[in-house]
Parts: sequence; structure tokens; C-alpha cells
Amino acid sequence: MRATELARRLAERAEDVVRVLLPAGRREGHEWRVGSTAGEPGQSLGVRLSGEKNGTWADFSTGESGDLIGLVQAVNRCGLHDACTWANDFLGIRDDRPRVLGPPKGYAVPSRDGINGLSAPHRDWLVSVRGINPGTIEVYGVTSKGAAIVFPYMAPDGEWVGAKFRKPDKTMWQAKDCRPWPFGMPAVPPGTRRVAITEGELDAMALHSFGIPAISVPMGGGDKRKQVWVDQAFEWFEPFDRIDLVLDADNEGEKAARELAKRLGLARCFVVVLPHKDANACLLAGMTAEQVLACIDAGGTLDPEGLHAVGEFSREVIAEADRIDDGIRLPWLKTHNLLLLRPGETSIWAGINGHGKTVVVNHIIAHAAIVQGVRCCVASLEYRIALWAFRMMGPLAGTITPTKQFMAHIMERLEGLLWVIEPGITAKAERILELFAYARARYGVELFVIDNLTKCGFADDDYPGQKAFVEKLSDFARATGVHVAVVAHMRKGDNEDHPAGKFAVKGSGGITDMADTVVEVWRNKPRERVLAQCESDSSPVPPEVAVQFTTLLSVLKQRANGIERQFALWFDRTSGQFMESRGQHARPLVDFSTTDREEVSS
Ligand SMILES: Nc1ncnc2c1ncn2[C@@H]1O[C@H](COP(=O)(O)OP(=O)(O)OP(=O)(O)O)[C@@H](O)[C@H]1O
Repeated sequence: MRATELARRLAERAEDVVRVLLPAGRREGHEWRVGSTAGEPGQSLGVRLSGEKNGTWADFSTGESGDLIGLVQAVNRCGLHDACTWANDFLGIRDDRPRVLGPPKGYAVPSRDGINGLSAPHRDWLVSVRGINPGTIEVYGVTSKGAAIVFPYMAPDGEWVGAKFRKPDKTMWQAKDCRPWPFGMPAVPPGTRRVAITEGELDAMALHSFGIPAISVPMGGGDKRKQVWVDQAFEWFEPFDRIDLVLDADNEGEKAARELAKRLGLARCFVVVLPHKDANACLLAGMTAEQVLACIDAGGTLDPEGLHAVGEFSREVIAEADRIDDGIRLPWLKTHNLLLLRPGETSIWAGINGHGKTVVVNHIIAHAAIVQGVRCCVASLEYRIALWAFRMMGPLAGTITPTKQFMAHIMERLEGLLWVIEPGITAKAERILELFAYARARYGVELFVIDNLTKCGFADDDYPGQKAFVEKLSDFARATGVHVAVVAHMRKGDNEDHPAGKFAVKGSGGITDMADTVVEVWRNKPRERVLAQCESDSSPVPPEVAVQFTTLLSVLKQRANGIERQFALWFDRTSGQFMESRGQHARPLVDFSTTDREEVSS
């Protein structure tokens, strides 16, 4: 766990921490008072035990201050890593990650034979040609072996783990069979919680010359195997809050940044872009430490796909102000602008068995395709394709008995407007999604209809399966900007004499939550009963019943505009169309002139 996170956890138990760490102190109000980090009784050092600044401390005589991990470091006189280990033990946090304890077997320790300090020409090359600060050279322990400069790869305590050799002409080699390890650990001060990683030893030393703690990867840029060394040194990286990836601005540098961030934790890695090729080039170009630090502070995060800062959508958000609520219209004028089949959305068309869901939806499809030119794709799973298409003739022709010529003409008109799918017997739901995706990509279909949900290969009571499918359909609609309309069944309840409501949609909890719009199709059965009775006893139909609608569309949910209205319709058996007012006559949606008749019959 990172140091700052651990400090936060310690702060939750600040009083317990100071009682263990500084037992000679005592509580005074909201603070723990003690003489100094040496732990003697006194007043100079105060640790906040409650409130917003809980866990922070300051020693007024030395000016030191910080959080509880810093206090552990100061009191125990230890580095960050040991302070974090202390905190983990104190908090009882177990770390299950397998550790590499001590130098793992099988790695060689680099030989120091023939290494006798840094030669004058090498020092001169590093300082004069590469601009490295002489103090930095000491910290990194750079030395010479014959004609080669030696960059020792050390553990924090200065122990050699590996070594790289370089002649000023850029010939390079590494000590054989050593443990993969980064360069420059001793250059990182024990208290720091931030470190930079560069792509070469001289770049790490260049950053250090600017006063920025830096280490270098051992095997250059690139991904995968080039960065496996992180596993060896992971423990050392653990407490750092922030890791600045100051890599080369090329393909290999980018690959390395992604790989390192993945291995070290995306959330704490920042990718730095420098104005010159690398850190050493910045040093040689005369940049100031402030300028370089500003570049490093401006490093970008490697956010995982799918996470966005809302500001990225600024233009789209403002454009929403001009967006007109639009979508595919239903055949009835009174519904226009109140109930739409919007792109990117899913609607559920629910009703009790036999209440006219299919005929309503067929009329909607016919109108969308022919009147609005919307490309539609239908999974009509209750009928053979030919029978379903034959039933579509009614609303399209305005009569359920069109001539064969008229039918042939309609079929021609539907070319490029209507597709049907036959999903087969097994894995129907998956197949439907595949075929929909293809129809969208290949033919630009805008309206997809499933009639009905229970025929998509689910068991009657497999509501979780149905819900998951509706969720996939919603994702598909949203991702592709199409509208998906799904016909679903409703529970009947005591009788069919009134609309059943949203909660009667089978599996409603999940399915209606997923959908943007839910419409109930209800057939006026009480009216039909009165008409049948009047017919059988030859009595006049009561006028108030005669004028009643035959079908009611109840909008039970509409996420986009919140409008939940009811629309009365009159079913016309002779066409399969629904009229929007009583006494209105069906009309063909497809025109069929005498000329058309001749063309079709010839
Ligand atoms: N308002 C109405 N008046 C008279 N007949 C109607 C009315 N609405 C639908 N019908 C007829 O009822 C029958 C059943 O309609 P439809 O198949 O569309 O119902 P459904 O709700 O889809 O049924 P299911 O749930 O069984 O699939 C059809 O013959 C249709 O013409």
C-alpha cells in the first residue's frame, strides 16, 4: 500500500499510534504533546488526534512536520520502506504478494575486479559533454573499468546487484547473469514519496542534476520482457505515491510507459512529455530545474478506457441545448412529439396475451418503413417469415385482402427498407444480436423489433436471462444509435378489464428498468363484451359504449421526456390498422396506381 494511504489509515487510529510510538508523551486536548522525535516528555512536538488534521504533526523547535508515516520515519530513524512495514504490522495488514527475499538464487553478483574509481577523462566526459552535476556522479556511484564507464545497479544500501558498462562512443554491455534491477536506487532520498523513471542511466542522472530523484530502467524502452525487472524491485516501489514516467518520446518509450504503469499501478503513474528528446537533452539545452519540474508536474494520467473527465464532453454537452427531441414517429398524429422511438433507446411493448401487441407493432413498422423511409429489421419469432410478411400486407395495403399484384408491388417497395431474421433453434438470443449487429453495419438498419421476448430461447420463468438479454439489446442500441423495440408479455391478474400497469410486465423488475420506454397495449375487452351481448339479444349498443376506443396505448415509462400519457386507438379489422379517431377509415400506406398495376402484371 502507498505511504500516503497508509498514513491515512494510521490517522484513523492516531492516539493508538502515538501511545506506541511516543509513549512518554501525553494527551492535551486534541493533541499528543512530547518533547521531540527522540520521544522525551515535553511540549515542542504536537500530533493532532482528531478533526480534519487528524494524524498531522509538527515540531515547533525544529520546524519538521508531516503525516504519521513521516513521524514513524522520524522517530524510528528509518526510511520510507521500513516506516511502511512498521505501519502494516501496526495495522495488521497482511500482504499476500509473494516476496523475493534476499538476492534470489541463480543470479550472479557483478565482479568489481579492475574497478578503481572514476577516471578523469570519464568524469570530464560526464560533466562537460553530458552536463551531469559532479555531486550526482557521486550519488549514483559511477566509476570506471579501463576504457568503460561503469554504472552500478545498486540496492538502496549501495550493495551492487548489477552493472552496465559504456564507452563514451556508446558501446554498451551488462554484467552477465545479474538480477534484473533498476539503476539509481541510492539516489532516491529515504523520505521521498515520488520518483521518476527514465529510459537510460544518463537521463536519470540528468534529472538528479536538476534535483529530481530518478532511477532508470535497465533494458531500455519496449514492453513485456523488457520491463520484467519491475517484479524484482516491486517491494521497493510499493510506498511511492507518485511515479513519473519520463521516457523517450518514441514508440518504444510509449510501450514502456504502458507496461510500467500496468505493473506499477495505473493510478499512481504519470506520463511526462519533455520538450526535448530526453532528460539529458533538456539538461544540455539549458532548461532550468523549474522548467523541467513544471513539465513533470504536468504529466498525464494513463486512465483506463471508459473513464473520462466530464470536461472532455464540453462540446457535446453544449450541443445538447440545441438538440431537438427526435426519433421514429408512430402512425398517429396525436402521439407525435409525445411518444417517440428514439435512436439509442430501447422500448418495451407489453400486453396481456391477445391484446394486440403484434398488430400494433406491425402497424408501427409498416408506417416507419413506408411513410418515414426507416430501415427496419424484425425478429418475428411467432410466425413463419412468409406468414408474418403476409400479415404485414394489411396495414401496408390498407386492406387485409389486397390483390396479388398489389402484394407484389408492396414487396418491391419494401426492398431496402425491411429485413427479417430467422435466428435458428439454438442460442437464439446470441444469434439475434449477431444478426442485428450485421444488419446495422451492412444495411444501416435504424429500427429493430423483437416479437417477442419469450420466444428468444429463454425458459418462461428465466427472468434473469431475459433481463440480461434486454440489457445487451440496450447496450447495442446505445452503442449503434438504433432503436430496439421489444414485445413482452404481461401477467393477466384477476381479469383483463383494465390495463395491468408496469409491474405486470413479466420479469418487470429487471426488464422495465433496462428499457427507456415502456408502453402497454390494452384491448377494451369490456366494450367487446357489451357489443357481443347487444348483438346476441339484438339490443341497441349504448351510445357511451359505441364511442369508446378499442385499444389503449398507455405509456408507463419514458425516460427521455417523462411523459406518461394514454392514447386511445380504434382497431380496423379490415386492414389491421389502428385509427386515431372513431369513424376514420383505413388507407393504404403504399400507393398503387393503375400504371403500377400494369407494370406489375406485365
Ligand atoms: N382492439 C382489438 N379489437 C379486436 N381485435 C383485436 C384488437 N386488438 C387485436 N385484435 C386481434 O387480436 C388477435 C391477437 O392480436 P395479437 O396477436 O396482436 O396479440 P398479442 O398481444 O401480440 O398476443 P400474444 O401475446 O399472444 O402474442 C389478432 O387477431 C388481432 O387482430
